[in-house]
Amino acid sequence: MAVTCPVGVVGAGTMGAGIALVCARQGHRVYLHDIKQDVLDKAQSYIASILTKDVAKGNISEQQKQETYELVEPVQDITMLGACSIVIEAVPEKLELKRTIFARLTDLCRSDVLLLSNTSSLSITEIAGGLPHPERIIGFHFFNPAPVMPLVEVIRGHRSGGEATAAAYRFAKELGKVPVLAADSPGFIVNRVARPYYNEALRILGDRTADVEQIDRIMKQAGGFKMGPFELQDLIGIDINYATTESVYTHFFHENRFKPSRIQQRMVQAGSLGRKTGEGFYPYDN
Ligand SMILES: NC(=O)c1ccc[n+]([C@@H]2O[C@H](COP(=O)([O-])OP(=O)(O)OC[C@H]3O[C@@H](n4cnc5c(N)ncnc54)[C@H](O)[C@@H]3O)[C@@H](O)[C@H]2O)c1
Repeated sequence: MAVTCPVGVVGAGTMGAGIALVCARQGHRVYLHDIKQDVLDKAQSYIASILTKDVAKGNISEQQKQETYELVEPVQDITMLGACSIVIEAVPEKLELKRTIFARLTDLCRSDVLLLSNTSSLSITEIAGGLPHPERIIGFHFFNPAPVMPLVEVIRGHRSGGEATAAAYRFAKELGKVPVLAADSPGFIVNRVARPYYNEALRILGDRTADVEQIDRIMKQAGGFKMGPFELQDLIGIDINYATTESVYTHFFHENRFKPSRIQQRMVQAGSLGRKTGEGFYPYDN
């Protein structure tokens, strides 16, 4: 297997682990960084489990599985990412946290390294604002689960460069994804379209018009959706989904149609975040 340019991934949670696997499958050496060792361990188990399924399906050999697995190196030390040609950030949806990470990356990495953010809704312009070389900071939004979902939104911020945007677009294609260019607008394309799917379902629940299981079942059986709005929130992470809605609401100057739900807010406060915590709208055996 040809090992191509090293890719750094910051944040090894739901998205970071999947993104690392997507890059390793294309032969990239990946430095997967998180501040928590248990998250890195979980990410490695997740990657191993997906590769084991690939072998069982006859898609790859046992040797290819081992080679791909070994391409992902979990690192707690962020300075290891200084050797990368491309870095993808996938830390929680908090503007100040992302700005801190990008400031650190601009210190660590050469000025020609592409710095990509997997943000669902935050402004790329705001993430890059005031940082050196903002031309190489681009939005690069995968969908969950990253190893399965083909779409990547490539978002050009106000100061993102044309060449860097084109390079990010090409990189998405090299990863076997279907990139789409989107302007730097709240929620970009998909998350803006998807907001009412969650928000309206939460309003129906709040009004006691139907319960969680009924709404999910109707949307799947009669609506043709693969997953109901509550199953999807549990998959995405209720904190992440809530943060995305809050961000879209704020950036659209509090338009009522995007107003976040108190039900979601309470669940986030209680730590019931969906699959990743073993409990959300449904219980899970983790
Ligand atoms: N969950 C989804 O369905 C989904 C889909 C597309 C995009 N996104 C976006 O991807 C990003 C990550 O979401 P997620 O669901 O993977 O979140 P997550 O909570 O599952 O994982 C985030 C990880 O970042 C780590 N982290 C926190 N601070 C850090 C720091 N300073 N340095 C390094 N690592 C740090 C955490 O330990 C955690 O493991 C968010 O911007 C989110 O909006 C999420």
